Amino acid sequence: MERPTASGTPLVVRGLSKSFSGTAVLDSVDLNLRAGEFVSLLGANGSGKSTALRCIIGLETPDGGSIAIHGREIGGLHGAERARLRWRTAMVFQDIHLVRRRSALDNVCAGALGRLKLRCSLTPLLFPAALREEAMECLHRVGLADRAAEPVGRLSGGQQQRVAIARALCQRADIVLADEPVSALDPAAAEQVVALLADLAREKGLAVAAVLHQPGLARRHADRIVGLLGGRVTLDAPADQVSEADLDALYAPDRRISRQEST
Ligand SMILES: Nc1ncnc2c1ncn2[C@@H]1O[C@H](COP(=O)(O)OP(=O)(O)OP(=O)(O)O)[C@@H](O)[C@H]1O
Repeated sequence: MERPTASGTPLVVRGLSKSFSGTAVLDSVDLNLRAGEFVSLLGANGSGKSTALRCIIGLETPDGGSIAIHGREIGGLHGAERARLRWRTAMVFQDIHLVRRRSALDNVCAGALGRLKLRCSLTPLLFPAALREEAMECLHRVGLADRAAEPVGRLSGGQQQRVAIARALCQRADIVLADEPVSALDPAAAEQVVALLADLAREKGLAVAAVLHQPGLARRHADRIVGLLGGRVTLDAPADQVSEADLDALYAPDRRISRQEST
């Protein structure tokens, strides 16, 4: 089995498979995420994109295959060691998962709960000053330092998604997986959030993968596009080399077949 060659490939997924009620949803999916790389996952509804990310983050248990984080296969680890490695991966969701009544700063601090001493994590009042400073820096990086004290529920959808990204930074995750992070955002906010994910990959050396339903955004911002069709990876190419025909094959394979047949 292929192993990551160096710290340059923090995530190596091989032969990932998953079925629900006997129906295969992922069929031997391979995925590498390199440090400093922004990958967009594309594919039609139901092609398995979310399930792949959920298996990687540990929200679903795969039926087969391997997931190696920084060269260590997660399936072979247990207890604190497994948890430590898991914390290096953060997930940003479409439906954001922030505590709306809490301030942006408190929400960002929550990214650090996994490494705080228990007594410091019981209430935001006990968060250490150093953590608040780090969270402020994360908010600053996503352009929201001036909204730090505001309850998250008062921020726009795009701003809330940027708070969720700041929380992933405060978690000190070096693998960031985003599942349709911009599906609920208007085009300008979507562009801003996807550009932010791409910038963070390059500037901080994070390995970032985002499920997108906008091929245009993927081509403008991603380094690489990975396409899923019926639970299989059928496309894995540099974003600037992905053609309209490649996208047709991903989203409308039946149309492409009939087009080929008619020519
Ligand atoms: N917990 C589950 N139980 C049963 N079936 C599931 C479960 N989760 C996902 N599925 C099924 O697996 C298939 C793939 O779902 P998944 O959400 O991974 O696709 P997707 O590519 O992310 O789709 P979308 O673009 O619509 O979000 C779908 O047919 C879905 O109904």
